[in-house]
Amino acid sequence: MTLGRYMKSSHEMEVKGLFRNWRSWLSNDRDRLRKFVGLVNDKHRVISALTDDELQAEASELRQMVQTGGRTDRLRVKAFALVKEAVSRKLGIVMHDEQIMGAWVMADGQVAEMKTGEGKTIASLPPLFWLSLQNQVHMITVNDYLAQRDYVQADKVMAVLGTSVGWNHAALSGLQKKEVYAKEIVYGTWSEFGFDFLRDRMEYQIDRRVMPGFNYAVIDEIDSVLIDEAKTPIIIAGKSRASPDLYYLSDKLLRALTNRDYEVDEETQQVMFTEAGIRKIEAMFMIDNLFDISCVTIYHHLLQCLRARVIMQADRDYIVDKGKVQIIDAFTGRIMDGREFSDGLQQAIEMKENVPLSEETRAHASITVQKFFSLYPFISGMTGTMESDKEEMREIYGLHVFRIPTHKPVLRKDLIDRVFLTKRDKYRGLASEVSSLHERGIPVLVGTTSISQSQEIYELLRGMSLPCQILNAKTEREEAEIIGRAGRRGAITIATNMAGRGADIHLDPEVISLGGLHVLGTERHESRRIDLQLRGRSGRQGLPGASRFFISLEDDLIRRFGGEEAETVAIGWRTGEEGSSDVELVRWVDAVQERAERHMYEVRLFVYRLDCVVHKQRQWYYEYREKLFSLGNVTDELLASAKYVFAEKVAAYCPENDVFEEWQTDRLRSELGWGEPIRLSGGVTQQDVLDQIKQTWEQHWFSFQYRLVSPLWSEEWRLELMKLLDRGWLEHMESLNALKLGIHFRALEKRDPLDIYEEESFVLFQMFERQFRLEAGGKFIREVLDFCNRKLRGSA
Ligand SMILES: Nc1ncnc2c1ncn2[C@@H]1O[C@H](COP(=O)(O)OP(=O)(O)OP(=O)(O)O)[C@@H](O)[C@H]1O
Repeated sequence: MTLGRYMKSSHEMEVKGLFRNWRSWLSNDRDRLRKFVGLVNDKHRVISALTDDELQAEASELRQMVQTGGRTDRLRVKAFALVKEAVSRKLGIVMHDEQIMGAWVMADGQVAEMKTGEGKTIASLPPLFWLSLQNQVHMITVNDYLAQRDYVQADKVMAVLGTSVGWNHAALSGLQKKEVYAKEIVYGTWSEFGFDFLRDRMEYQIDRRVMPGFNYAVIDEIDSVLIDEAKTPIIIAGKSRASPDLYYLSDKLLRALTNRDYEVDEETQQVMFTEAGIRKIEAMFMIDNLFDISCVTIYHHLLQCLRARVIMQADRDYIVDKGKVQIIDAFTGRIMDGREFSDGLQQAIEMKENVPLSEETRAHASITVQKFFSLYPFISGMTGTMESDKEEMREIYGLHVFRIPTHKPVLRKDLIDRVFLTKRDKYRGLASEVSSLHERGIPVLVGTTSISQSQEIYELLRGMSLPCQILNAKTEREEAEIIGRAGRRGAITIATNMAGRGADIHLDPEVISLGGLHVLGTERHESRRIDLQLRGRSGRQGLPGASRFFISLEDDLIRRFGGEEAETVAIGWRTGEEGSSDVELVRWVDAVQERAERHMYEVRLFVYRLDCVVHKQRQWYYEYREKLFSLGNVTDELLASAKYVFAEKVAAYCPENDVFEEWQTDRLRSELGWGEPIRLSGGVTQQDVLDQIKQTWEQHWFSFQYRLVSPLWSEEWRLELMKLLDRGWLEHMESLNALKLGIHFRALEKRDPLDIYEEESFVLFQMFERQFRLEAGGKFIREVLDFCNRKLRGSA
């Protein structure tokens, strides 16, 4: 157990080329793809004449060939043709050539970029089948709704080919999970797979683990999973009681503060107290210095309560439902089941919302999306809207994105934005557009950025006697019906980002002749991709449609990232309330959005780099834990720990640079529980003391081993070591977290915060490792010595 190989290594190196599986993408040009599509179609013509039984027999023969090493393009062509036929038989859909192209790219371990509505769900089936012939595949979706929907469809198709499909979700018991993980293809969200991985690592019995291992992952909406989720790691949390008094006091104090007592950095969404605020707090808590180490807890609670009050908004960041605060995912508009705000923010919000305080979470284990997917030797995926993040995919994940042409030309008209001075003008402009489209019978989808905004617009339109329906996290149960109605003549649907990936709006035939669905966005998102997702609800599968965004200079995006230019634009505003579609102005809005994207990218990179530092430590922890599992017995580990303790204690109480008369041998003996005297005489060295101890120790150990060491004894110690290790790791994670939270406030040191983090987390890790050794070794030594002392007494 040495740390040497986990010593610091530059995080820069980690950032590039995380995955090994991208091959020469240049060779994957369209001509090559078209050639394979032709071969698949030829094979398909032959296969389509087979009976269902013959189809299954072909599939099983193929499986055998692949499993005995055959992975040629010829076999892949056959696998694809079989899926094409199964899709046609079970779903009544003939796969387009473009879908086969996308499928081929995915089977190659790359990313297929296929426009929204092109039928990616079905395009993923051939690579899933092909890869499942070789080993288990995890199909990663962005949410549970899509996991379930796509699993049901895949199960129908794969049944024809004798391939088993499962759906992994939070409601399953350990036993049920094991059954699901026995399937050849498993659907689920990354966080569900991630939680299983973390939980498995924390088990004390190996047969309670559910996940068999990592082979292939195909990721739907790969940019959303790998990029949007990259800001927040998943955390397995244990519970500990929150300190309600401190939250209560902090919250009460904050009510007495004015906005001169704190500052909010709009761009980073960080909060801090001003000098005046700090003085007030110090007076109220009767403390001299809020930044003293003894006030860390108070300061932490105050900051979280301030964040809860000034940054976090109900019906945007969270909802309060039946006395519970639940997180809303900003990218999907959905409730994040089973997740809570961490580091006391959850409790601070509960205090603000006046609902019962939940137990505070203590992170037991956590992992970021980047590190999680680096566990798979192979990943590939698909996306509709990669545009802005291609670089990041290549930089961080080493994945190449291949654009697939659309099956039919895209007929949707993406109209130029209309920019307004105020939010009020914007809403008025939007309402009149909705009303005029509605009069012409054209269905409208209004995309909003939060639940509260969706409600505001709903009220506004209802006030104008326009019939409308609303889709947000609060109406999630009716999602399928709402989407089912959204493509009807004259329908008006107001939705949050829930009307993004997966919302497949079918149009009534008469609507097609009216020009299809019109999508109106009420605000640009921090990422262009999310806007494109919204636009992509219309103009699917070559149908007509239109989209337009309504922007105001009071929008969050402009306020946060528009800088001083936004004020200049507002001052020079010449257009009236009707809004402007001036090309220069819209270009400026584009530039503001790009600034936001860059900022978010930097945040993600920072989180990732911080995690790279911790990852080496986590690897050490997991590997050591695995080693404890796999050892025949743990005696050697215990003896090594005992040796470590002797060396540490002797060095502490018999320091080389002190004369031996100064040595504290009595303390040394009492700390070790050592019965025998330690002989000291002129010329004695530290090594002599150590040798004396070791010699006697070996005799004790010999008699203990002879009498007491058994498989059962070893098992008990295995469990004990794991528990000591886990407890130490938990404390270490908490120290790391505190270090991370404080890192932004270390700007005065004028050093890269990442370097500070790397250095200090390494010191913390050494402390954790040392502490573990001392505890384990100390306990073991005491057990042996106690036995020997009792035996001596007994024989005396
Ligand atoms: N070859 C095909 N022929 C006809 N319809 C198809 C075909 N492939 C898929 N579809 C249908 O097209 C619609 C869109 O499919 P799907 O939702 O998979 O698209 P998508 O590319 O994933 O879109 P988004 O990115 O917006 O979620 C679905 O109703 C699906 O059944």
